[in-house]
Amino acid sequence: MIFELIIGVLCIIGYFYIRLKIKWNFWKDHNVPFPQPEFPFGSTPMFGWNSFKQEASMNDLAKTQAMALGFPKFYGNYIFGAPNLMICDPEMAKQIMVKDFDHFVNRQAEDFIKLLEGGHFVDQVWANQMTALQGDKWKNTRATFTPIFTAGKLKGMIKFMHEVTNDLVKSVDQEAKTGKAFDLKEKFGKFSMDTIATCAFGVNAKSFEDDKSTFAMNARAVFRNSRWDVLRIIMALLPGGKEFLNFFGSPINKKHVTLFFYDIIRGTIEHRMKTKTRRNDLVDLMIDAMKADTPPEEDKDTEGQFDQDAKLNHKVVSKQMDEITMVATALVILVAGYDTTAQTMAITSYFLARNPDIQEKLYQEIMECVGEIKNEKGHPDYNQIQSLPYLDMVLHETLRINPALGIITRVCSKDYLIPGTDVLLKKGNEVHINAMAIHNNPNIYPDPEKYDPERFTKEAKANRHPYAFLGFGQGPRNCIGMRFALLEAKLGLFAVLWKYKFVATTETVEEFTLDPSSFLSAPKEALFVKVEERQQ
Ligand code: HEM
Repeated sequence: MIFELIIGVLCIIGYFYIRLKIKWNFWKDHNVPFPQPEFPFGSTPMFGWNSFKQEASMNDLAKTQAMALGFPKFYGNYIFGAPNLMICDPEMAKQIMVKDFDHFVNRQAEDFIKLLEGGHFVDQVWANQMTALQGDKWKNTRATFTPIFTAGKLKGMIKFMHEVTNDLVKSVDQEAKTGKAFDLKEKFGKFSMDTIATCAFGVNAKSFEDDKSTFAMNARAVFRNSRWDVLRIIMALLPGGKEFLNFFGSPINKKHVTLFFYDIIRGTIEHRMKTKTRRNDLVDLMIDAMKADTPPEEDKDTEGQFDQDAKLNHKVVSKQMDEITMVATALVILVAGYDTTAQTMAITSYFLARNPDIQEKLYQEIMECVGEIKNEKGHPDYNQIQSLPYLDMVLHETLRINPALGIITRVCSKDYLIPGTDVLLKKGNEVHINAMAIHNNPNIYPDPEKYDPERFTKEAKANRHPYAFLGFGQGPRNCIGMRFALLEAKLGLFAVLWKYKFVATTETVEEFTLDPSSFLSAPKEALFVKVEERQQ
């Protein structure tokens, strides 16, 4: 209690300290639109006050801010006193994410990463995650690990995904037999968890057998921020705050959850190296990737603009990594891959239940493919699953309406004059690409609230700016796991939709709202539907 009281007092001091730092007129002086200031952190409801109040999700705020300002190309707000640019225009997004990438290699503010580095051991693990790494260290890590997600490597991993689809279908079959509605978020959470656990760590997380498996409970805890979690972050940003927390043995990040995964990952890596056993899963591929003599593999699936723009011209200096970087990289696969994929699958299935005509069209496509499957278990191979355009369109439309990350951040690492303006961003200023604004702009996507996969036909995409879709980010710092995620989601949905139909019931919400306590875009309500077995 006393501890919390001291933190409360420090936060009040910090509030006034931050207020003094805010350069209130920065955007006004540059004639850049900005939302009305909101108590207490200036006009920046994204982090700070709103995260603490937990009233609206970041995606909702990003969307409503851009709507209120009439979808400008860009607008400004403030983050802890520093001007932050919000980009709502695809061409400007391309400028930042690709053309001027040199100025925007980093995702998080240097000050924040410095807070994590050199502090509590748990915070050092988080500072070494690919999502957080900076500059050359990030380039080295990214270039070293990119080859583990090539089409060739994914083909080798597909058998593990097939095993988990068997468990998923068994579980869906039980739901069909009871005829009761069940929560899609829970079902696909288990699927995603078990897929990552087996592909990345060689662990059977047994989520379908045991609802409360320790692995699952800990993985879920990574994504849920209590007020105390937010308070620690705010506290750490204040002068002396980190030292205060560390003095009491408290890291800024979640301690028990981090240590749980750290132990699993380190144990697996040690075991593999000692016993020289191989599964060809992500852990093995990571160990391979770090061997100096591994020749770079040519990836034939990278002709599209997305992949071209993602190319990172960087010569890896040394592949030798310390233990923390290795474990942190494995941990990020779980952190970045679990909830994102689970939510995408759950929301897709919800939309299919709500739109029976779309589900029917997808079913027809799947049934055509089923006729070509040769193995008796009915598992599509890599090429078969990739040859289903409508399934791909459906997933992309889900991510348009509900991108897992509605705001994609970059930090300016050298001064940058925004093209066509007199706005000079200084080193350390943040830039947020407002994917929610771009995805909901009626001039780009007419009738944006409507779920309509036809927006992602080849022709429709060719008629739009390529950066009008930001579901997986763009440029050299885009989502490294995109192909893994799409493969997993397609296999899971294929396996279920072939035999069962998602049906909305009275328990199915008309619309879902987003959970403000999750930094990812996740429905707050349960997504209840029932399944009916199809007559084959
Ligand atoms: C549907 C599922 C997924 C979605 C929607 C998604 C989306 C994203 C987005 C929007 C970013 C930021 C990109 C940017 O800043 O330009 C990102 C980064 C990242 N994602 Fe994913 N992701 C998904 C699944 C996965 C999976 C399965 C993995 C790992 C196997 C993964 C690993 C990562 C990593 C490591 C980064 C940081 C990359 C870097 O900083 O270099 N993601 N993801």
